Amino acid sequence: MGVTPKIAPSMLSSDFANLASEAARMLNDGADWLHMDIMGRHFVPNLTIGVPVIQSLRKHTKAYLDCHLMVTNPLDYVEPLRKAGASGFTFHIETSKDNWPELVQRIKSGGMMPGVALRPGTPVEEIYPLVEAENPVELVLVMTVEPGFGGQKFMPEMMDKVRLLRQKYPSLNIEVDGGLGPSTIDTAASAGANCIVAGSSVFGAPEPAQVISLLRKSVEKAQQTS
Ligand SMILES: O=C(CO)[C@@H](O)[C@H](O)COP(=O)(O)O
Ligand SMILES: [Fe+2]
Repeated sequence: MGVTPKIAPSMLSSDFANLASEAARMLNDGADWLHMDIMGRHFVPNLTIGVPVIQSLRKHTKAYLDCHLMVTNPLDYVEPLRKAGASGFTFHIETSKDNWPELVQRIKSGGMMPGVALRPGTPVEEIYPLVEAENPVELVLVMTVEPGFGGQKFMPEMMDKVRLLRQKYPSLNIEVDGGLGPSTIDTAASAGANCIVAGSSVFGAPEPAQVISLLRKSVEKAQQTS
């Protein structure tokens, strides 16, 4: 498999009042990416952070900011997030069935990595055209909980989607998000996920560095045996 493991702590579980130092702590503990959950109350029943927070954090770190857009109108956020310093821009297919080609093109033109996410109830076949397009997405985020909140239970039945994607697209970045931690990582890694988002399991651990290292080792081991 030609894809690199990426461990992305979800900053949703961090102390928002100390975001810059929480980000520095995660990077020091071995994180590759920082996962930023941008939620608006229409697509999900929660309200979290937006463009000003990304802009503020960017002043304190050069890290890859992996932005997960849980908003109904992601196109409106491409230019503001580019200016704010986002690195990855992952939108939900459920919000963008009609305009994803324009969205992907604008994300790429803005120098960000385009990704597409799907809710647990969305069939994986819906995102094949986005991966096979002339101007494709470079990451697929398979939600392993209903989007909206951290700290939920991992849905192992979502691994069929990950397996299908990995069989079909050996070099695609496949991200899993929701309920990942020491007890669920082997299931996700052996199905073929290489980008791992983890919030409560990392921030809730006495030694986050140990959890990050365990997540990475599980992905590396699965890649060696596949
Ligand atoms: O996008 C989401 C939730 O909608 C996630 O990124 C969560 O923030 C992950 O948190 P844990 O399940 O790992 O606690
Ligand atoms: Fe997320």
